[in-house]
Amino acid sequence: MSIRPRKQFGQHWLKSEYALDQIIEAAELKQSDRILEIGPGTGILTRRLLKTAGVVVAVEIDRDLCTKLVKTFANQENFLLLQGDILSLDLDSHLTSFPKFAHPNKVVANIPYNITSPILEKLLGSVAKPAANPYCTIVLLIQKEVAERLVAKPATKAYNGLSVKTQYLASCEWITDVPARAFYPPPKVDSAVIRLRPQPSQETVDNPKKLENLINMGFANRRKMLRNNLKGIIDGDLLTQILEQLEINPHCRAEELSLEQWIALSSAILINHAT
Ligand SMILES: C[S@@+](CC[C@H](N)C(=O)[O-])C[C@H]1O[C@@H](n2cnc3c(N)ncnc32)[C@H](O)[C@@H]1O
Repeated sequence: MSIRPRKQFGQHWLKSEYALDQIIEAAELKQSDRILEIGPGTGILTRRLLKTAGVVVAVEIDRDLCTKLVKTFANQENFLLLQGDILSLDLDSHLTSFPKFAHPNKVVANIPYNITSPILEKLLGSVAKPAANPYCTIVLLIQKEVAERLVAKPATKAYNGLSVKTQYLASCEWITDVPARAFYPPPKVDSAVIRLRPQPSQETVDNPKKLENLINMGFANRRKMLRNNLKGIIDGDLLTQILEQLEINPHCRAEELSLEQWIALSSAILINHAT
């Protein structure tokens, strides 16, 4: 590989054809698709995307890579490269000057692992404020441990606050494992491809901000019972009563509650219950 990877930007070049095939297949690309790729790197995934999708907008932070990418894809009319930080870049306003690339409908990317959570929040929004115009499909290659959390079921080791909050915002599917040896240089951990399909939650939520606070507080200390983690906002006896009404074990821990139970609990705890 001619371009030396930079650690500061989480650069690990994907070299597995199998992983690339899986990413492309999971994205279910069509000619009408407008793709956002985060971190095109040397362009290995970009090349595949350009073959099948309508247009590709790529955001790359590394100036030297951008210089190379511009040369590599000089003749591609369906490719737009933006140099910048995906976390701070205002994509919509940049794309107003390039109507052909405006409003990407899918995200497909092998992202830098150190900024996975902020990227997820940028793409999905938060429980309190979901993204206004969500992407229809998001296919990401991420650290395996995080991928496990995104798809985790209640009462399993991987299930945590990130699981509940992400599953509230999107359906999360496991696509495939990607071992560390599939990259150059190999990262210290294994990876996985996941597919997210953002969706409005099925349940009606009276106050999403309250739900988000409840999940954050509930998972604050994993070893404590939910009742103890929520002491700061609701009296223990009252919470026990509410949990019993919802047919939830009053001695449960946060990781035992399903998304539907978190939503039911949030609705049952009135603001004026707070101590
Ligand atoms: C794991 S590499 C993937 C590169 C390439 N897509 C591949 O699959 O081989 C992550 C890429 O994201 C870029 N990157 C890192 N931080 C970024 C940020 N904040 N905004 C945009 N790109 C970023 C890196 O420079 C690198 O090209």
